[in-house]
Amino acid sequence: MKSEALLRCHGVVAGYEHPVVGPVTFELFRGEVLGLLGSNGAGKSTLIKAITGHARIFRGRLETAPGIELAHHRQQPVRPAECPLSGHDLVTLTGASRQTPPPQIARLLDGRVDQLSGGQFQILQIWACLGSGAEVVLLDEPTNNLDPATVEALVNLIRKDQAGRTILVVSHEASFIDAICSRVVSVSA
Ligand SMILES: Nc1ncnc2c1ncn2[C@@H]1O[C@H](COP(=O)(O)OP(=O)(O)OP(=O)(O)O)[C@@H](O)[C@H]1O
Repeated sequence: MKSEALLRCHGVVAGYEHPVVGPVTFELFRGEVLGLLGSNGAGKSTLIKAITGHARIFRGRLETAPGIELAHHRQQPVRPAECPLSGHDLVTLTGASRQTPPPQIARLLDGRVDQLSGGQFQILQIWACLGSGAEVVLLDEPTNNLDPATVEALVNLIRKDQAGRTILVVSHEASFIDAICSRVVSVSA
């Protein structure tokens, strides 16, 4: 039996003032990890932004299952400058504090978010999304700034601890996509 589609994208053409991507068609089923592949500038991030309402849909239809919550990890997440927000505060805000984080993330929680390295901030942001209660997690280039050991920890997190999560992921790292995705969809302008 086919599982429930949480997201349906039918011939979607999306962009800003003008269209930059599409038409794109796919369904994201509950419990699967689906990869979006495409060259630089193909419009992968724009498609993710169209899903979250931050880019315009010119044609086609985008449907999310009623009542579902989305968590979005941006390609370049904005970090609050000189703000005494701790890692604990951040994961509490997204609801991720209700789950036990893996050790690579647990050790980052006591520090201030504005004092983390680029890679430390990246993995903490990913955990803030993955550990939240959102039914669908959108990850845009999650391996940016991550060293190989942290990428491996992220693969394990998605395949083991967070198995069964519904994830739409954009990444240029073919080995990462191969390791976590059950299907991929190509995106082009
Ligand atoms: N806010 C914006 N306003 C107008 N055009 C934009 C905006 N953001 C991106 N674009 C344009 O939309 C096109 C697609 O960009 P997008 O970031 O979606 O591609 P991408 O596939 O995610 O690229 P990459 O793999 O390089 O991250 C590019 O030509 C880009 O210049």
